[in-house]
Amino acid sequence: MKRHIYLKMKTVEEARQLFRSRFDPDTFLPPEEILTSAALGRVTAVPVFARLSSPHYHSAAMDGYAVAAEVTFGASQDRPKLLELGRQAFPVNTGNPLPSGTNAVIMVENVHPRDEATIQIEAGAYPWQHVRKVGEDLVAHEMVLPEKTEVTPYALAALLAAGVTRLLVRRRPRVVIIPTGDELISVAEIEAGEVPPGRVIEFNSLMLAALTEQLGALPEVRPIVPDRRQEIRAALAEAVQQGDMVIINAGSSAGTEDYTAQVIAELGEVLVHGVTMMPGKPTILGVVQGKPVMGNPGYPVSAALSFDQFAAPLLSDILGRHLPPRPTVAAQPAQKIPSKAGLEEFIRVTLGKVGERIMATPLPRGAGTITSLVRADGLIRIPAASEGVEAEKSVLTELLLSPELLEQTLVVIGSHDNTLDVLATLLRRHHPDLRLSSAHVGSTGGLLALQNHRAHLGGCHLFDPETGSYNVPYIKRLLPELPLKLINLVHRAQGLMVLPDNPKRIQGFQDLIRPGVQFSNRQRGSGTRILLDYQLAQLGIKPQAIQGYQQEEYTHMAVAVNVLSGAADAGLGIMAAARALGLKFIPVVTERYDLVVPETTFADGRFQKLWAIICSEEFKTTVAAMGGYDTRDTGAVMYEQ
Ligand SMILES: Nc1nc2c(c(=O)[nH]1)N[C@H]1C(S)=C(S)[C@@H](COP(=O)(O)OP(=O)(O)OC[C@H]3O[C@@H](n4cnc5c(N)ncnc54)[C@H](O)[C@@H]3O)O[C@H]1N2
Ligand code: MOO
Repeated sequence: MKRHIYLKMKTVEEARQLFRSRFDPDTFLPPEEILTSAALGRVTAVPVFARLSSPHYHSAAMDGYAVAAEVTFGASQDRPKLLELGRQAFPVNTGNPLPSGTNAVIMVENVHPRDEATIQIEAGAYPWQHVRKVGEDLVAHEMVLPEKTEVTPYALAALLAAGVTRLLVRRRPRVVIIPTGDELISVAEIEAGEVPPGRVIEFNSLMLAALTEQLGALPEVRPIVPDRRQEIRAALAEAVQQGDMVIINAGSSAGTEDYTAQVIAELGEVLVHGVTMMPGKPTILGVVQGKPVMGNPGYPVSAALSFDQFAAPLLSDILGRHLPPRPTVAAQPAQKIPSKAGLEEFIRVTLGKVGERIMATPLPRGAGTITSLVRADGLIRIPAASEGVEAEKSVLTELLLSPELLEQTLVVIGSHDNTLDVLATLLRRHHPDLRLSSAHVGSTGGLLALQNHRAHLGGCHLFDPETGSYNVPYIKRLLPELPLKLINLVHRAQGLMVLPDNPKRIQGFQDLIRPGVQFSNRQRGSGTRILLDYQLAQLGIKPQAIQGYQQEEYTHMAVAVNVLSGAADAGLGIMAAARALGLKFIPVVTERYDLVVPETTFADGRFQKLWAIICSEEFKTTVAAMGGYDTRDTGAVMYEQ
C-alpha cells in the first residue's frame, strides 16, 4: 500500500491568490453574442450603446390635439380661441408622432368641440407641453449599460427600447464535475434498490453543480469514476478538453487510493495541495492546459467550503461579477468554541437575537455533517493562530441569512425532542415571518443558557428523584431569581428498546436482571439515567444485578445501535430512536418535557404566537400521531415564579 502524503499547506488567502494569479478572468473566455430576449442575468462583456433614440420621434404624451404653441398664446376663459381642425389642431393619441409644424399637445379634457371642424380652447399651450421629445429617455449612441453589468428585467426593456436586439456578454464557463470513489452509488442505483452498507450515496456533485449554477456558470456532472488512477486520469484529460474548469471530487487526501493530486501533476501542475483550513484541508488547486482544476475533499462540508473559497471567487471573476463579501454581524458564542491552532476553522452556527445580543450556537463540526450547512445561519471563522473563542465574546460572523430574520428568531436551547421540529414547522406554516431555532445541549445546558440570557426558551425534562417531580426543583436551584413560567410541551414515553422479535422476551425492568440479558445504559447525569435509577429503586432492583449497567452511552441512538448490533439485548430510550433503527419499543414510563419561559419571553408577541400554536389542536394531533407522546398537559402552565 502506497500512501501519498500531501501537505505543504498554504493559508486560504495564499492559496486563493496563487490560484487566481494564474488566470486573467477578463480574457479567459471570449465573449458571446446573444439575443437580448435571452440576456436576463447575463453580464455585459463590453459597454452597450443605443442604436436608436427613445423615443426616436417627437411623440404625443397625452390624448388630445397637437398644435403649434404659438397659435394658442393669449387664449383665456374670457377670451377663448378657436382652432381649425386639420390646419391649426390635429387629433392625436398618446404615443402618436406629432404632425409637422406642431410642438405641443392640448389634453382632450381641456378642449371644447365647437363643430365638426373647429375646437375651442380657454388656455394657451406652452412649447413642448405634453410632448415626449426625441431622445427623452435615450439618445442614439448613448451608453445603455456599462461593461460587467448584470442584465436586469429593466435593462432588458431599455436595451430593446434602444433598438439593441443582440449584445455581447461574458461567456458562462462550463464546469465539469467528476465524482470519484469506488464506494459511491448514483441516483439511478438508489432508485433501483437499496443502499448496501459500505456504499455511499453520491450527492456532492449535485451540490457542486447547484453552487456552480447559482453563480451563473454551467455545470456538467460526469458519471462516477472508480478509484483507479488511469480512469481518473482519462476522465480529467477529457474534461479539460470539454470544459473551462474541472472539479474532481474526493481522492484529495492521504489514502492509498487518493490519486487526484498525482493525476493533476501528470497532466499539468499542482499549485496547492493542502490549505490551513478545516474543513477543507486537503484541497488541491492546479492548472491543466491553462484551465483551472480543483481537487475538492470528499467530505461534503469540505467540498462545499473549498468550492466557496476557491472556485466561487474565480468563477465570479470570469463571469464578470465581483462576489461581494458576505455581510457580517458581531455574535456571541453561547458556549466556548475550542479550535485547533494552525488551521483556520469554519464553524457553522445558528443565530438568534436575544435581548440586544446576537447569540451563536455551534452546530456539529464534522466535515461529514452536510446538515450543519443546511441549518447554518452563519459562519464563524476562527483564525489559524487562535485556539478558539470564549463564550460570550463577540466574534465577527458571516451571515448566511438576511439580518432581518435574526430579529424574527426565537431561540430554544436545551434537550432535543422531535416535537420541537413539529413546532418549528407549524410556526412557519402560520407565521412565515417567524423562525424557531433550536440548539441541543441537554436540559441543564438549556437552564444555564437562560441563566445567562442566551436563549428565549429552555427545553427541559429533568426528573428529581427526591421529590418525584419534574423540572421545578432544578429551576429553583439554577434559576431562583428569574421570573418565569413552565409550560408543558408533551409527556413522552421512555421505553425499552429490543430487537423486533424480542428474542429475550423482555417486558419490563424486572427482566433486566435475568441471566443472559445484556443492558446498554446511558451516562450518569442524563435525564434517562436519572429516570432509570429512580424506577429501579422504586422496584427494589439493585443496579449491580443488571449486566451492562456500567456501560454508558451518551445518546439514545448509541443505545439503539448497541441493541441493533446485538451488543446489548435492551436499552432505555425514546420511541423515535427505536423507530429510526426498526427496533421494538416497550413503553415503561413517561416523562415530562416542559418549556422554560422567562417572563421577558412570555411578554414577547413572538412567543405568544408560538404558545397559541402549542395550544392548538393541530399541534396536539400531529404530535399524538407520531406515537410515544401524550398531550394531556400540552400548553398548560405547570409552574410559575
Ligand atoms: N491519514 C489521513 N487521513 C485523512 C486526512 C489526513 O490528513 N490524513 N485528511 C482527512 C480530511 S481532513 C479529509 S477532508 C478527507 C478527504 O478525503 P478525500 O478527499 O480523500 O475523500 P475520500 O476519502 O474519498 O472521501 C471522504 C468521505 O467523503 C465521502 N464522499 C466522497 N465523495 C462523495 C460524493 N461525491 N458524495 C458524497 N460523499 C462523498 C466518502 O465516501 C468518504 O466518506 O480525508 C481525511 N483523511
Ligand atoms: O479538513 Mo477535512 O476537510 O476537515 O474534513
